[in-house]
Amino acid sequence: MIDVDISSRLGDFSLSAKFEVNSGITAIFGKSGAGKSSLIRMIAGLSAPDNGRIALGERVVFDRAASINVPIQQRGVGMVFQDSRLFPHMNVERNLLYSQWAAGRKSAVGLAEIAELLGISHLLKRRPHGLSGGEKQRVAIGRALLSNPQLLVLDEPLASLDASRKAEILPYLLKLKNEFGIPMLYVSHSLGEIEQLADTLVLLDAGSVVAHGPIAQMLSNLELPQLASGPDAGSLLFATLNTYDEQWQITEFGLEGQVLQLPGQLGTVGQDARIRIKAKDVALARKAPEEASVRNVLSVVIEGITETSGPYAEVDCRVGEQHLRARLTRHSVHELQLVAGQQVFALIKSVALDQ
Ligand SMILES: Nc1ncnc2c1ncn2[C@@H]1O[C@H](COP(=O)(O)OP(=O)(O)OP(=O)(O)O)[C@@H](O)[C@H]1O
Repeated sequence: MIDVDISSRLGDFSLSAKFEVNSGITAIFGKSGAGKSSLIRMIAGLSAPDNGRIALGERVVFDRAASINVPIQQRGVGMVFQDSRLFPHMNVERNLLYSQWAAGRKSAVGLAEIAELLGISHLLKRRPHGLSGGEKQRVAIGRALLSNPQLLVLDEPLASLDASRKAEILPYLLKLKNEFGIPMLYVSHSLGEIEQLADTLVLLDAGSVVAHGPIAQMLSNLELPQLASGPDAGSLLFATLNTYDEQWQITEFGLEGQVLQLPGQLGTVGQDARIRIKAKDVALARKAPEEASVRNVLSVVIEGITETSGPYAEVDCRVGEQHLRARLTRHSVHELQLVAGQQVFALIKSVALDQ
């Protein structure tokens, strides 16, 4: 558990953050200048807030009233920055070992295991200048892990990478979460990254935490325009891989007693999956369509309809216990006479999947 209740002035900027999050990956999300880096610097111990308290698990690492300010080396926080900050004169192996030495404690997991997990075993004797951006970032993550941290803080670790390098690193971050169970604070501007990784989201705006909570709930909250508007806004649904049909090469996922079909072999039976569906890729129909090419049709119940000042309306639908959002024109909502409480069919045109 990370428990933060702090306030601080940085020049003309005021930062005020109060939230409690459990383990897993917590995304710190907000626009440029919202205060994300300032907040995590204070949690890591790189700077001290004017007031308040920070506890990491059972340990109070900062408490202004009690004059507690545990220095960074003793906070047990591993950090990864946008630029990998590797030592150029040391090879990868020595870079990795450095943090263990600097922290003065041995990691619970050995170098070989971490190198294997991050896919960098073959790079140990190389110097950083010959590595790709993605490889450097994996080494930086390994280095942070070898300090045996109780919390890993990643400040926009993928921001300097192109899309294909990003896609290369994301699975490693998921492996870290699943295999090490180490709590992570993950700062990012990118909603796409956060949707794939995070369990919890802390939303910062102009120096204040405006909301925090489980990721799917935050994304479906239409009162948070920072998350709910924009062309990529949508829903995150948790499903399980049911079967793979070899003949048609279609994978079927179970979602609240209904099914979604996606092309290709997308994992193993029983595996959990995150399904991301953009609101603009969902259409609604009063009757189940017949002879349509759209394969994914879910029976849903309309929870609420929010009309914007423009041509669109956001329709919040419930699928079992989960939420699916559709962005329709206000004209369609009017023509179909859609109202809250009504059972309708959601036609899903496109889906992104993360395991
Ligand atoms: N030491 C400081 N003195 C004065 N102002 C500061 C200081 N540190 C940060 N700020 C200001 O605080 C605000 C928040 O900065 P911060 O770097 O935390 O934002 P951010 O959300 O991480 O932004 P970005 O996504 O662009 O990295 C900015 O306006 C910045 O100029």
